[in-house]
Amino acid sequence: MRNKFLGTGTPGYSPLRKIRTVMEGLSYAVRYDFSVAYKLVLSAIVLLLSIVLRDWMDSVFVIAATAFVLTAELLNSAIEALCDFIETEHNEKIKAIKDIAAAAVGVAIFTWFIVLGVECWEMWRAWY
Ligand SMILES: Nc1ncnc2c1ncn2[C@@H]1O[C@H](COP(=O)(O)OP(=O)(O)OP(=O)(O)O)[C@@H](O)[C@H]1O
Repeated sequence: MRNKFLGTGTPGYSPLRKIRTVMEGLSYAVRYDFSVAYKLVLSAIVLLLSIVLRDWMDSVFVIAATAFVLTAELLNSAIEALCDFIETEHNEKIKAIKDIAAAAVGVAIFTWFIVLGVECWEMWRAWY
């Protein structure tokens, strides 16, 4: 893929190529990162239930929280992979970089957990 700042790679803009890259990235993450896979599955279940049982606003909240946590997880995985690629030994600077990225995931997971928890609680109350 062309780097617009460095002027390297394949020239031209291709939406299809972009979509393929996105799908490949998601596929890597789901296959190799359990924390991405289980969040996707849990969110899909709650989303389906919210669509069946409740109004659209709830589904939008679940989608937004899921997108937020997945974005944080994917960026964290990419940062981890880059760190491991450039440094195989223990390194305090790598530790700080990875810990900051992990903290971002922690914030996102907390938000996702609250949204899904409230959603499940509301559905439970509506059911009984
Ligand atoms: N090269 C390193 N040097 C110093 N500390 C490191 C190094 N690699 C990992 N760590 C420490 O170990 C922690 C976990 O890093 P690791 O790459 O194993 O992530 P992980 O536990 O597999 O995370 P995830 O579950 O998101 O994949 C980091 O947050 C960091 O504190």
